[in-house]
Amino acid sequence: MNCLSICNAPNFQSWTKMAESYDNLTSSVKIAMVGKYVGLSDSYLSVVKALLHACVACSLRSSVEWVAASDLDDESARLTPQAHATAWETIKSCSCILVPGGFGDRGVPGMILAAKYARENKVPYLGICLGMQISVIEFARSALGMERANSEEFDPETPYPVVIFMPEGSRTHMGSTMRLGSRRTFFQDLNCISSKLYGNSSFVDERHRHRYEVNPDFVERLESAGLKFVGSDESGKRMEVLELPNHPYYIGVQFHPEFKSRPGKPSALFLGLILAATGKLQAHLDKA
Ligand SMILES: NC(=O)CC[C@H](N)C(=O)O
Repeated sequence: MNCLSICNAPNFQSWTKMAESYDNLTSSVKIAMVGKYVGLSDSYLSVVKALLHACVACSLRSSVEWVAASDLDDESARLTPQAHATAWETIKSCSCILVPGGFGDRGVPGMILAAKYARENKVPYLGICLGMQISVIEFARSALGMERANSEEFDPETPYPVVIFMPEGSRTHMGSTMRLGSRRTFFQDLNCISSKLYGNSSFVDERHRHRYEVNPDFVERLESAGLKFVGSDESGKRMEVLELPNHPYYIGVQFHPEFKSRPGKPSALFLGLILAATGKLQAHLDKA
């Protein structure tokens, strides 16, 4: 069969235009990516691509600065002071900070310090899955004085288990203990940055990949100290999105927005991060 005669010639026009305009970009934005596997940048490929999609939408080149979380902590200050100093210099030279997803406790103290730095210095921050759990641990320790607050994943004996194992027990999503795949998040208050970025939507479907979650028993105390949980699942018990009011952009999400980001259709929260990093978020929200 002669397939060529029934196929239209592929139309690469919009791709070519996008690639050409990217090649001509001169300004860039520096993003600190604080993770465990920074030697293996492919581990975070979808996050890197989502950053690229958001940067292109803002006519910027994406400049990802890799920071090994373990270089940021106090132990590194003692044992590898040069690496520690360089890691902090890198963080401070960036316009925003991203803590991506991850498993296991390596690098967690450094990620907590990065989240604290972003919160206190009003540097735009996006915490994805583990990155959201990190911001909850950091906030509980700093704002509520719960010094040993932790996730049960990292310290099963913690007196303040602000992040706990919460299996789903769903009839429709069988399998192991991992909460996987698309789930709906409902925004509690449409007046939050995340809902506005998602086009003033009252809900959003994003993909998940986690076992631990914010402990609902601590939500009230965390909120009374200023953290806002603006999105949750349909039961209202699983916290999906947090924001810090009075901060230019401090957002944590239990889901992985990077998985649905596409060239020409960047993820709303990555776009928000880059807009905030370049001082353009408010203008964007005002237009929406
Ligand atoms: N994908 C992730 O970041 C997972 C976070 C955490 N380790 C959990 O299992 O909940």
